[in-house]
Amino acid sequence: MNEELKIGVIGTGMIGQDHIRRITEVLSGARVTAVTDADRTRAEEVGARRGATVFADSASLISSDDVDAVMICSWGPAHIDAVLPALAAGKPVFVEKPLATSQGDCVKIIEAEVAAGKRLIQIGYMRRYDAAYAALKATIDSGAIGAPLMYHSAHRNASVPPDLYTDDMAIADTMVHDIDVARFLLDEEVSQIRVIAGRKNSVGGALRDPILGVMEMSGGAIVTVEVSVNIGYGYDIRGEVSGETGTAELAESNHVVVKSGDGFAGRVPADWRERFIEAYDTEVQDFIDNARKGVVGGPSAWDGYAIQVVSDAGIEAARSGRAVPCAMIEKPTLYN
Ligand SMILES: NC(=O)C1=CN([C@@H]2O[C@H](COP(=O)(O)OP(=O)(O)OC[C@H]3O[C@@H](n4cnc5c(N)ncnc54)[C@H](O)[C@@H]3O)[C@@H](O)[C@H]2O)C=CC1
Ligand SMILES: O=C1[C@@H](O)[C@H](O)[C@@H](O)[C@H](O)[C@H]1O
Repeated sequence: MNEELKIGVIGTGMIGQDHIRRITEVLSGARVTAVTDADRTRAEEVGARRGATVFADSASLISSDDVDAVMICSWGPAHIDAVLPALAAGKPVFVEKPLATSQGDCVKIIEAEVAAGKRLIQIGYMRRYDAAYAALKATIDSGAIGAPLMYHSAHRNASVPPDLYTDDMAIADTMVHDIDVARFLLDEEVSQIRVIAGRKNSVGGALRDPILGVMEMSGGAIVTVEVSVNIGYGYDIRGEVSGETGTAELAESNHVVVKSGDGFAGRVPADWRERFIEAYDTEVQDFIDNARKGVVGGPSAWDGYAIQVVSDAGIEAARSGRAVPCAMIEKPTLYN
């Protein structure tokens, strides 16, 4: 395709507006031609500011001739209602995480994509596009630290809205990124998970915070994930792989370290938009470049399904205090 890719965006909230900004101001090869949101006023405001046509609903946006590809940034439970019609229309879909909010819905999406006979879905698990995570994976794959034995992940948010954020969201909304990264780094599926919580952070009220997920991978490696969502000082993401002959960890992400009479210091990112700004740019540019060539790459519907299985098991494990196995359907060859 020589012309620019025409993208229709469903959901013009926080991340929808951020992706529209990057497509419009930062990236190349695409423009946002259409928007819709359950909050019509919000869609009108964004559409007017960005010169995009406002559609009444996702069905009319998806079927528009002015939309070559669909970007879904609505709330998780609404994703399936846009993903399935976009697949039926044969249009490439970028869907923010999660793919859907139940294993049954993820399977329906997988079946529809397999029936279409080619990959059409990329999920917004952007950490795979982050330069630091990519370097960590390259280090493991090079054999420099020997066989990976353990991966330790820490996912710390400055704060969460106390009236909206629940115990389950620490797994289904936050830990899902670490589950994705563990599978990506180690090239293994998760076979079981347990979740424990100790002393609570007094800032979070009744919230179980922090929690620790412990996952056994199919090849025997162990993964630990700390999720803390009220650390106050910023957005702090860590990852370290311990191998047979060495260790490798994510470096600090700030570009500058200041040394002065007070010691040495660097900025802690405020939130995920700051920490992963380049990763989001790279993932969306990849979606655009691929869609213009008629293909789709990046995290797949299979990844979305596998993460949902582990997320569901994690929620059950947190409630029961027991280790919960992660049983999955057979992987269709489309995703090999
Ligand atoms: N990859 C990442 O790091 C991040 C991903 N996300 C994901 O992005 C999605 C959106 O999150 P936010 O932008 O933070 O939420 P938000 O609440 O700021 O925006 C969501 C928007 O979707 C609209 N919406 C809800 N249902 C809809 C429907 N059926 N049709 C059309 N519009 C609908 C809402 O009115 C709202 O404007 C979520 O799935 C979330 O998990 C969010 C933050 C970071
Ligand atoms: O996806 C995201 C949010 O929805 C979630 O709430 C945060 O914990 C994550 O760090 C962010 O990347």
